[in-house]
Amino acid sequence: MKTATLLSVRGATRRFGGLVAVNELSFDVYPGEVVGLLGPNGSGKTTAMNLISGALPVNSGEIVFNGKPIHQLKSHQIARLGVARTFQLVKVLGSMSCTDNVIAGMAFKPRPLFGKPAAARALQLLNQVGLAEFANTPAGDLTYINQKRLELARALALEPQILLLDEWLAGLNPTELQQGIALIRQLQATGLTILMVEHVMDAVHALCSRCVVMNAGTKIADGPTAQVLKEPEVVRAYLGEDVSADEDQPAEARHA
Ligand SMILES: Nc1ncnc2c1ncn2[C@@H]1O[C@H](COP(=O)(O)OP(=O)(O)OP(=O)(O)O)[C@@H](O)[C@H]1O
Repeated sequence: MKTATLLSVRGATRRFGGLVAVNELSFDVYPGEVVGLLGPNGSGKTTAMNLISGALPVNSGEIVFNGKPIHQLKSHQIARLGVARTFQLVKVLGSMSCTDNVIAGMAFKPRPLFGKPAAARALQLLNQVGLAEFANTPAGDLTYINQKRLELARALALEPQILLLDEWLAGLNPTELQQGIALIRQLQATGLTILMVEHVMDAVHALCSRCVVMNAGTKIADGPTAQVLKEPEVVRAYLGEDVSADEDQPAEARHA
């Protein structure tokens, strides 16, 4: 028997005026998977993440999490059910300490923590993402990668069942990228399910067993990573329509 899906996006559609940013998108994520959500710029990936996390309502279709429809819930209600996310543009509370940033994330937990237990848990999470030494540092004083780590710790403070990462690895140098990949691997090893929008193909190969690929709002592929990245339609979407002679070229050639 197939495992029950953790997240099921079913025919989700989102329009902005005349533009269909996400068009009848359907895919499933199973418990413990790390799934890549890929596609060229403007293909609808962040909008899809916004629909799942409740930051934007769907115009039609449904999103089911743990067997429960969530597409009519508010984002804080969805978070409380166990859906956490990071943002493409890092959003930390700059004047607050790292500890307080993480504690702020706990407000949305199913069983919120306060006082000393909250501070202790925050320190554990900061340690997990490599920020223990910055516990009392204002978040605004952190480097870019450390702000990303902090955002991850804050998302983990929710004790999510699924983590939505929106280009969490973007903008890192090669050493930081390897550290970031290792960190996501550690999370995966704890059984956390992850859906990640990512343009860094080394990371996609290293982390994602499966990828869903979008183009112009529509899903064009869904399958094992290596296989999907060789599909002609995926290669064309990344490289443009004029490269039919290069159909064997993998999609990551775009990033060479
Ligand atoms: N709030 C909005 N209002 C109007 N149009 C929007 C809005 N958000 C996104 N769009 C449009 O929807 C389309 C999909 O955008 P989206 O950000 O989801 O793509 P993406 O695949 O995440 O792109 P990128 O890889 O560049 O982040 C784009 O044409 C974008 O301009």
